[in-house]
Amino acid sequence: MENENPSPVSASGALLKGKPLQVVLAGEEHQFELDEGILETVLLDPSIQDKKVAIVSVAGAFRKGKSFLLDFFLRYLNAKGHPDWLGDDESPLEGFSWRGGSERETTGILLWSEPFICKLPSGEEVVVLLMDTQGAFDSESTVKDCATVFALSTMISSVQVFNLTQNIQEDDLQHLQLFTEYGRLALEDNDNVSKPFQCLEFLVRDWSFPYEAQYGAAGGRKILERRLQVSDKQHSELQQIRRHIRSCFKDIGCFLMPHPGLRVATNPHFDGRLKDIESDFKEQLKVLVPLLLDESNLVVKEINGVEITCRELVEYFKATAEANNLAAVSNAKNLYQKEMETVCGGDQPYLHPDALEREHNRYMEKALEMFRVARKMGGPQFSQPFLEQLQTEIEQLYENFQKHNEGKNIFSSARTPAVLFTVLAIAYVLSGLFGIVGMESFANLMNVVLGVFLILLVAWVYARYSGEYRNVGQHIDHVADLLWDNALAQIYAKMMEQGVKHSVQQMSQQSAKPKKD
Ligand SMILES: Nc1nc2c(ncn2[C@@H]2O[C@H](COP(=O)(O)OP(=O)(O)OP(=O)(O)O)[C@@H](O)[C@H]2O)c(=O)[nH]1
Ligand SMILES: [Mg+2]
Repeated sequence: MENENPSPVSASGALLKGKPLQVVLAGEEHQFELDEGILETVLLDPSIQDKKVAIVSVAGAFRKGKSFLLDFFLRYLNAKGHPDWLGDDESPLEGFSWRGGSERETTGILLWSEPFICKLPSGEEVVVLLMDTQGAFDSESTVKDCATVFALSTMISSVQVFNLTQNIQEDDLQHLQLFTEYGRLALEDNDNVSKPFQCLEFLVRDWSFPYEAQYGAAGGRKILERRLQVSDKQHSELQQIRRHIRSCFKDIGCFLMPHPGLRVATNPHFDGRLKDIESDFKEQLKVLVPLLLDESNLVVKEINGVEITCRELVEYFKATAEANNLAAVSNAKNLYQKEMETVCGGDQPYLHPDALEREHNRYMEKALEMFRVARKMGGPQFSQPFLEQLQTEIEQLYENFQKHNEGKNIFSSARTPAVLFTVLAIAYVLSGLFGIVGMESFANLMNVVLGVFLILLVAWVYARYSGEYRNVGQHIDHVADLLWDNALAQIYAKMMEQGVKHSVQQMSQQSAKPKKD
């Protein structure tokens, strides 16, 4: 069933040109690598590079028939509107490699090499690309791998088919939330006008309750409404997941597929012939595939509400795969936090608010610059909301740093009463001295200073311990700081210097004395 022949004859009789191309490779070290060369050969073909593009991707858990389904998409596109596109009973199903068994098949992200050109109702030609993805939750991938593949394919596609089996379960929604977390950031500053992703189609395979909700889109809508309903009775976490999902996608649909029959699911020799597939399944395929790929239903890929061409898609794909805005935001934020930590972190002493602001401005500029120069997805227009997001996050961090710094100030402000006491003591002594030598006016001046500083001290104590008039307390701190920085600190320093000199002199005199014994 491996697709060894790149040009097999499809069931509808037309030649199935092209082959699957690995555009994103999954490395052994859990890293993903974009093959730019391959991407460019497909998308920069002169016949398509300036045409708008629609990309349909299928993603979800591994071993659930994703590649198998995509091969029917290929048949449909290849038949170019032929009503018998599903083909004859005897042709094996070919295209993206699919197979039975329990071990994973598809890895990374694949694109079909042949772009299909379709005409929109407006008459404009659009290129349709199909994308197959690595199944999630196989035993070799980490959660981050799954999230990366899902997020990447969701960001790049205009329609993401979320392939599920049997039902839409709560854990499916949780995974969807986790995998679309990248979109959340784009959302936050976008006042919800432009949602980060376009269409999401829940595709429930092996639906076994047609008596409850019939196969197809109508039944799907019914189930989807139930699953995504938000009610006050729900736990807030459940409500939040549902809101998040709705807020990420412009359009959400659901389709219920019947079981394809036991031969498809369990026969190791099944090679995709229609004769082995249950007719219910084939009937619904005839509904599902045109629903996604008929010319009137195609969804052109948009970035920030602007439709893009194949050439723009190359740039977008490159930037998305190499580094995304989210990573750039978090790196820049980390830089800011680390730098600020060194100037006013937990073990750093109190910093004057003005100095703190200077440092904040300096490092914010550094972080924003780091974000600006980082390679990001979709150009400046797409990055703008991320940049604003970074700014708000930095402002929040700054607020916390300020509060933290202020907290330290309470301890360091033991300096304030010390300064006030010192001034009081000096004024008291001077007033006495001036009185003795008969300089009454100077003595009175010192008494005024004494009075003023006594009031300041009382006011400061009141403000500090009552918690009221905090700004008065801060002003007094400020005055004390000024006095300390401009006068007392120097006096203390001088005194210390004198003290040190004196003791050094004494020590050297002692050591110079001849020893008695
Ligand atoms: N039960 C069931 N089996 C299906 C369905 N469609 C395809 N299969 C079978 O599922 C098996 C896996 O098909 P693939 O298309 O390779 O699955 P996949 O999701 O691409 O798997 P990975 O590439 O490993 O992620 C094959 O044996 C198919 O015959 C379906 O709707 N229901
Ligand atoms: Mg597959």
